[in-house]
Amino acid sequence: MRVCEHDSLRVRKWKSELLAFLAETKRHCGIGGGNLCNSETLYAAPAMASRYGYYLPSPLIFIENRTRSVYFCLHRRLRALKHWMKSKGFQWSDDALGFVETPEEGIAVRALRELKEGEVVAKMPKEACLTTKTSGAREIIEEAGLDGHLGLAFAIMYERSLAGDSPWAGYLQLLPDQECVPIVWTLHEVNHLLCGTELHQTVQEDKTLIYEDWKENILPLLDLAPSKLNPKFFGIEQYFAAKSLISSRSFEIDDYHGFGMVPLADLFNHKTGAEDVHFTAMPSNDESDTDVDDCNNEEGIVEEEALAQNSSIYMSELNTANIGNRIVIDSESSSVSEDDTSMLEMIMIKDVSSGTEVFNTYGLLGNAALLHRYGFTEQDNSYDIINIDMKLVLQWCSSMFSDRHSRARVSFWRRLDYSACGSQNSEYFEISFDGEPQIELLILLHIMLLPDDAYHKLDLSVSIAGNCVESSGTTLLNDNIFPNKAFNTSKKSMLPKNVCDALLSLADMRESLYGLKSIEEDIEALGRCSLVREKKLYNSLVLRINERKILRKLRNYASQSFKTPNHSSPRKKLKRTTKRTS
Ligand SMILES: C[S@@+](CC[C@H](N)C(=O)[O-])C[C@H]1O[C@@H](n2cnc3c(N)ncnc32)[C@H](O)[C@@H]1O
Repeated sequence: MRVCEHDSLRVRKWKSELLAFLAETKRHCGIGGGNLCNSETLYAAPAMASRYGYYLPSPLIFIENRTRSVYFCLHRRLRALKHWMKSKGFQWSDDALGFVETPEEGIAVRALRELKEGEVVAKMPKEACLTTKTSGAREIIEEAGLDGHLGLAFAIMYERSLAGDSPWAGYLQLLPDQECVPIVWTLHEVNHLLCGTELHQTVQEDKTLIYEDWKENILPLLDLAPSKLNPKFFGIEQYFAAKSLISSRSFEIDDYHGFGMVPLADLFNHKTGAEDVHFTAMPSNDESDTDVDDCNNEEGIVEEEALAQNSSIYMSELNTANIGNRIVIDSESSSVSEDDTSMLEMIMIKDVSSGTEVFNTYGLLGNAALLHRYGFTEQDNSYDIINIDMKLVLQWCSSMFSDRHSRARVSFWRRLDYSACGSQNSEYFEISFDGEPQIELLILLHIMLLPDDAYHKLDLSVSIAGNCVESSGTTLLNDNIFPNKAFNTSKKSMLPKNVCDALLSLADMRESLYGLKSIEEDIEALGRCSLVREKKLYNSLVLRINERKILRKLRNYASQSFKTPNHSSPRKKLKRTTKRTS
């Protein structure tokens, strides 16, 4: 029977029967039962009906069978994981933690009884974690000198290539092929969905660098060890997939193991600033007394920095990176037996009632960082920021002043020891979640807008002060640029009108990077979008909208901060809030 108009009504009816069925399954099978088939069955069944132009005689029988098979398939896979973990010496209590599938977050960990602060809810043997030291590929990795994440990506591909023969088979069978982070999106998706956002350039660069890494380091190994390595498992797609798993689920284990995949610990989902559980470790006996966190941190930073080329997103991730998927060595609250350095632990940091999800934290991260590393966003994320590139500021300058004027004022600003964030090649200014611009940007705009005579006077005073810029230059600057006593650096309030106008222009220029669609259109699109079926679109819209809301706040800030300078009021000295370190 072909699908006709009349049939589409049946598809709708089918869908509503499905929804009722799912609700019913949910009641019977608990949290996982109803939800797990949402994405697969609910949308697949009517689509299949339309595509193939027929209906199964009894949709409900079909759905029921399918739901059962999906449910039991996951159930079987979870059971296999638990069996594997028990055999490898993982410890957790079956009456304390349950694992369920949710359409939005994938697998989640729930409390099956009340959990108390300080309780160790899981222990993971370091030797059972998948690292460059434990993998069967260790020799190849060491001979080839594959460090850090590169080596771990190779280890994951290698163990995957062994399928059932891998000692991690029971773990790998439950891992997704890849995490839906932007590095695995197509270039078209990156350009289309991330255009204008803080992630756009970063992800473009990531993709190029990851490809180069693979070509330089992995590809040659396939020729060197053809008998040991099946190229099917070491291709560029497999490398991107492994990198996505590392970015979303690897942990820093210790100085000896470095980063690795930690089964069980990686089942906990994230909640910003409201986690219930912490991941902890003691340094292994093989290690020196060096601080584990610091050592590994350094290695991670080197690699991540290379990857992100000083991207602001990465810098903010790194700044908060001592929590999240990292080690918290907390000797007071930890009940790891003093000499048991071979185990990692998950410790409750607050009470959790029975039936609720148990969350870890991956750090205090804004949406750009969350999407970048983990492939999801949060609706109201107070760690969001937006950046205004120095290039954009210079573009605004050249629309207002001659090149000579702009160059002289920027170099004067630098001479006063001010700088933006990032490196010389990719400098940017942060706008906070509340829409407040970084003080260095305000000062640069002030200097840029100074009338020539005031500027020359100031330039002369600073030159006379010579090497004493640090002590007297700032005072001179304060006296000349901020004659308004109401200006308060901590509140950054009461700016001259021309600076406010400059901020408004910069907000418009930054906004134009998002393309022709307005924020209202984005909000409407988000309302129509399904997180489960259109994950990439959904998360990129949340990112765009929240960034644009910050620009809106910047505009409000600029409109409300305006005050006509009153040169007769007593002068207030500006105190520097940041200092260049290099
Ligand atoms: C360490 S794993 C957590 C376990 C994972 N849910 C699973 O199915 O195995 C990290 C991944 O879980 C998902 N995730 C974690 N927290 C989330 C959240 N708050 N919202 C949506 N997805 C989340 C993301 O896909 C992320 O990349």
